[in-house]
Amino acid sequence: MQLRHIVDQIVLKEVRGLLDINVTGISDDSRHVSPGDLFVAYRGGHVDGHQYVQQAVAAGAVAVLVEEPVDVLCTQVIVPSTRRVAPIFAHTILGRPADDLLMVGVTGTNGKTTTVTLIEQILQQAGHATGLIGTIEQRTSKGELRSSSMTTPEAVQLVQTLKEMRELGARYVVMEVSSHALELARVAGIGYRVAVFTNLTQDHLDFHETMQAYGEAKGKLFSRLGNVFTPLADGLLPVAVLNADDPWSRIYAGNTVQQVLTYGIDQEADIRATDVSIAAHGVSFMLRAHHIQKEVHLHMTGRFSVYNALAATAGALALGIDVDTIVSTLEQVTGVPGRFERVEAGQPYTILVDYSHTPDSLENALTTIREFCTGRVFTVVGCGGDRDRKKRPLMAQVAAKYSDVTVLTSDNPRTEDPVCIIDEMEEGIRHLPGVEYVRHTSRVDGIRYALTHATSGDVVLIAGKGHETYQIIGTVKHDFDDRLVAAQIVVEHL
Ligand SMILES: CC(=O)N[C@H]1[C@@H](OP(=O)(O)OP(=O)(O)OC[C@H]2O[C@@H](n3ccc(=O)[nH]c3=O)[C@H](O)[C@@H]2O)O[C@H](CO)[C@@H](O)[C@@H]1O[C@H](C)C(=O)N[C@@H](C)C(=O)N[C@H](CCC(=O)O)C(=O)O
Ligand SMILES: Nc1ncnc2c1ncn2[C@@H]1O[C@H](COP(=O)(O)OP(=O)(O)OP(=O)(O)O)[C@@H](O)[C@H]1O
Ligand SMILES: N[C@H](CCC[C@H](N)C(=O)O)C(=O)O
Ligand SMILES: [Mg+2]
Repeated sequence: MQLRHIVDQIVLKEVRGLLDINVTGISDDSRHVSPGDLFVAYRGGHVDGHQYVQQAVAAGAVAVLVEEPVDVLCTQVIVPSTRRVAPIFAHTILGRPADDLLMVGVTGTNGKTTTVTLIEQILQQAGHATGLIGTIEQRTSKGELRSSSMTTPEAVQLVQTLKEMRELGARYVVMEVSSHALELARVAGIGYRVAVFTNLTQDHLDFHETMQAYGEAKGKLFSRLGNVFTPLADGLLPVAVLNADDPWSRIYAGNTVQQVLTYGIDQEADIRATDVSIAAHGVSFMLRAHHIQKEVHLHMTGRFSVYNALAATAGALALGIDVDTIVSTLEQVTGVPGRFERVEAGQPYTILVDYSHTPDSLENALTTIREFCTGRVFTVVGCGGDRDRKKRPLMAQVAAKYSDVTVLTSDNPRTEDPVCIIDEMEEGIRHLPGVEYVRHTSRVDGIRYALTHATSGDVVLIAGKGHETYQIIGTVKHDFDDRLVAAQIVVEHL
């Protein structure tokens, strides 16, 4: 691809060097540059990519995309924001894979991973080849490509993954779109056919600072729906799928010019669930839409699972999938790894490992448990380091409100002092009367405390890390899997 051809599409500050050169690839990390690449320098939170231009050129980069002149012997394309234009370069250099795929994006604080999985399963059941990009992994109908390090990859990696998926024959790609991705232009240039909103509650205020800014970041998926570099070839109109029970949906509906399809339980909606009945192993409801009235029995439990099922139903209907295929798939899915996952190691009480790492998701998990638990509820919970500090006291409060015993412990402390994170959590419950809680900085010790105190009929919720198979302490990733740790402790104490 001739560099001049791409540069003609963007607003430039300056070009130094020749534009009539061929670039064959693109990289935003000097450690992964291949000969012929364009190297993109981002100003990061830790280091400035501009420091690595020499290293990138030494590795074979033939041009660099930068925000200021740098000292290298190759073409320099200088732009006001490398983040804003990198997606244009990535899509063009890599052959516009997104234009050949039917893209589905799911955003929201909670429920994205579950909803993308449900939509992917429905599409596969309908006979379509799929790709999935989310928190746990990236995969196609043919199998896993890799486990994920981010929910939504940076633009360069994202377009590379879409290219790979197109080569593997995927027709639809269903992906989680995080608020970071929308704010940092990771998904710019992708023409989503269906954009789904799950919900918006507190998280990531370290990055967005206010709920207003967080909500507006998510809203970009809807306000920009149908607004792409190249028009969608088949002329199909995009659809925004919105949760009628979440007040942000009204704002998003007002900010899109595309068709809107709503779902919900409490408010009037195009696709609605009534008669919700929650049990330990699943939830049933009546699915109602124009001409549709069907009883649905999910193997996943909780009112939140009904929302995810409705979001997936609306998304799949917008893609033209028939309701029988949708319902039969929803009824077959047994769950998503680390989401309300049971650990069965012969113990007389219930152990649930769940990825609730926000106040709202923790409340959903615990109110669901309260629906069926006949004994006591133990909650083992921590909060991630280098992440939103404001959610810490709130998560402790939610845990204490619904649990008989709360065990405050470490999640991924990252570069923070784990004791200080637990102090900040404890601040939320320290003064509350009648709260029974203990502190265990070691997560193994926290889990052991709960498991050795639980008896028949009790439920132990191990929250926050779900499918994760590691614990990040400092900058080191240690092997750690809540499911294996819990099973091992049970076996040791049986
Ligand atoms: C806040 C945020 O999104 N940070 C992302 C950002 O990190 P950063 O700004 O600190 O990057 P940096 O380390 O300073 O490096 C700057 C640049 O120099 C480059 N570099 C660096 C070193 C080197 O030797 N050579 C080199 O070229 C890097 O590739 C990068 O382009 O750019 C990095 C490289 O692309 C990302 O890996 C990193 O995501 C980190 C891993 C992260 O944890 N992000 C989280 C907060 C995130 O994005 N989460 C969302 C939402 C999760 C959810 O709720 O589901 C997600 O989508 O995952
Ligand atoms: N629709 C929902 N509303 C509220 N809570 C939910 C919902 N769906 C799932 N949860 C809770 O949130 C946790 C995370 O679910 P899931 O992984 O599907 O969300 P996510 O949006 O992908 O999260 P992340 O932002 O980490 O990628 C679950 O373990 C469950 O406790
Ligand atoms: N995608 C979320 C995951 C949080 C998971 C939790 N275990 C933590 O480490 O805080 C984030 O990066 O904030
Ligand atoms: Mg996710």
